[in-house]
Amino acid sequence: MSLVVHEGRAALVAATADRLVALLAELVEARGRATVALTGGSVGIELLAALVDCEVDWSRVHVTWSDERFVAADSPDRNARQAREALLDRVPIPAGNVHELPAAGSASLDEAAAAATAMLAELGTVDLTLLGMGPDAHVASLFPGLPGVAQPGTGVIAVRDSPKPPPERLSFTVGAIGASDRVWLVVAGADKAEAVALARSGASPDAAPAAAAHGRVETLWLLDDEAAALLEQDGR
Ligand SMILES: O=C(O)[C@H](O)[C@@H](O)[C@H](O)[C@H](O)COP(=O)(O)O
Repeated sequence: MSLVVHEGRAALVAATADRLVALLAELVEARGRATVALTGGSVGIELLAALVDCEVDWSRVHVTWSDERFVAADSPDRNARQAREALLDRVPIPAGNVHELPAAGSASLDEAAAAATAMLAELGTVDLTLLGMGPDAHVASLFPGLPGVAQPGTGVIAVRDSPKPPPERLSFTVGAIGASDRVWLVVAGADKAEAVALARSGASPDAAPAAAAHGRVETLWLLDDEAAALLEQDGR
């Protein structure tokens, strides 16, 4: 479990964008394709906005989401809409490479979770899952004390009663996150410092879902100095 700390949120976002561009180039060169699960949250969206002018072969990049708010397709709360506005509508990514989780409207939350699970299975290995983390140590829409964090499988689950609005969501399971080759947790701000320390201290996933987020080949915490403030220097 590696850790990189940057001085300030802007530096974290810029350096993570550079790291992501380099990874995408490496994956496209090696395999002709890269698959990334994006995250919602303000840091995740700032990261996407930072990619707009970067050199990426978008025709080779596929994206999906590690979680989604179960709201109408055009709702401003929707992670996919925010990602489209920040990045996807501004770069030449083919529509067929954007694998959104279902929106509310045509199907129930449980049907949407089943459809998203099938879509994820068809997509194949996710090279990188990006995650933000809440001050309660939630990742994707896996919240402390809710049943989602203990749900088995490598698919997408229905989440009800999310303490962060909106209450209905779709989320990767812990197993789906763990089936990704790489997991990057991108976290900024003093309000996250306690949760970062808790998640990295071996807390139970029920108390700190972020503690259960591990990639198959890489788990990388990318923090600003405020989010890292409560870590022991040798824990860095
Ligand atoms: O749907 C969501 O709300 C996000 O996916 C969520 O998990 C987010 O990533 C964290 O809450 C961090 O959010 P910030 O980057 O805004 O702190």
